[in-house]
Amino acid sequence: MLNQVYRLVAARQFEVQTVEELMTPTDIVVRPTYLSLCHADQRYFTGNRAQTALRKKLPMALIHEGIGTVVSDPQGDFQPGDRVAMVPNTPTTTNQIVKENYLPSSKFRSSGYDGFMQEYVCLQRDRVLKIPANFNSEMSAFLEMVSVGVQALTQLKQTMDADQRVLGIWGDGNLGYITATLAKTMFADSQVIVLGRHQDKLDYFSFVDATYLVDEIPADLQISQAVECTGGLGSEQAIAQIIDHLHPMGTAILMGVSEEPIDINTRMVLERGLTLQGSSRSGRQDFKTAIDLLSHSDVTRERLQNLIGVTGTVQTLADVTAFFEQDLANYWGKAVMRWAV
Ligand SMILES: NC(=O)C1=CN([C@@H]2O[C@H](COP(=O)(O)OP(=O)(O)OC[C@H]3O[C@@H](n4cnc5c(N)ncnc54)[C@H](OP(=O)(O)O)[C@@H]3O)[C@@H](O)[C@H]2O)C=CC1
Ligand SMILES: O=C(CO)[C@H](O)[C@H](O)COP(=O)(O)O
Ligand SMILES: [Zn+2]
Repeated sequence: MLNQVYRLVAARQFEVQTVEELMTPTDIVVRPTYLSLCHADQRYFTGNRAQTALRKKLPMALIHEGIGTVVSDPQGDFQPGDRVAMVPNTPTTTNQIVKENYLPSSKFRSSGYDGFMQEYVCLQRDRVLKIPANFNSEMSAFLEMVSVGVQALTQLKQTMDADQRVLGIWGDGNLGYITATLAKTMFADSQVIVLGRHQDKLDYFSFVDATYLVDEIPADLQISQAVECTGGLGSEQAIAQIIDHLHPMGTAILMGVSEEPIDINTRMVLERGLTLQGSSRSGRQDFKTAIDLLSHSDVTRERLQNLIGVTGTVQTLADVTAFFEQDLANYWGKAVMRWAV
């Protein structure tokens, strides 16, 4: 099958390329409909990655958050027109111990492999999940980020000690908001506290138990477990504060991506017996858990809908470039484009 793939060829420059798709007889073809932007895409769009990474990965179609409608399923499990979530991680092997999203052999879309900015996306059949009819499409477009939050909180549950009293989430942006929303159901008995840099962003977290500006944290605040959702150099300050406020033997899940290595006060990590655990991306099971969790909780879906920020329809590559620029200037929420290119 010939396909039109919309690839980033250099910073702020997209090009359409025609590609011969090598499909297996069981692959499912999906027409993307709503695509959501991630920080990782913006780092490629703006060229804010090391030259070696850009040389290795471009040209490449961006976007790893999105939904679409099924065009064809050779096995008939899905009907044409079914609305589905697309899982961007594509494993090439299985492993008894290592999860699919941590296997170096897995291919992750929009990080070295073509993302969803395509006319049609051809997916292995276990990379497609049906979206319930009562899910809003724009919210569903960022289900991948919700699945990333599920992965992080699942890892936290597996690693942490028995103290669940107070969960501290550093970061008042998209990932912090999604993680806090999920924490209210996945850690229903815990006090959820969000720590951020902007009061007007923290105001959106009205459903959590407390919020603090990071320069006004009470010295005696004690956190049982922590999640870092900041990124960039902000991660360094956040991890330093987590180390200061985390209870002895607590666990911190780290999710923010930093382009440059950052300093961590390991002396205090040792002294307090802390566990720092990385969490990156997600797999099919996290998508499934996310969809199940949202199906059973109207309030969680409604809270996530409040994260829809910039929206618009894109029909040309000029529209796509303008949409990425609009997102860069946006202060709050996820940018979701209706894909009509
Ligand atoms: N591990 C994974 O799988 C994933 C990781 N990410 C990464 O997570 C990070 C956050 O993404 P996203 O939420 O979309 O980004 P946002 O920019 O929406 O949110 C980050 C927020 O954290 C604030 N912040 C910065 N430093 C601190 C700090 N020390 N303490 C508290 N808050 C702080 C920022 O403020 P200000 O703007 O003023 O700096 C900003 O408001 C990015 O690095 C992204 O790449 C995203 C998706 C998946
Ligand atoms: O956003 C993410 C997952 O949703 C990851 O942070 C992203 O995949 C990291 O990729 P890269 O190494 O290309 O920056
Ligand atoms: Zn992402």
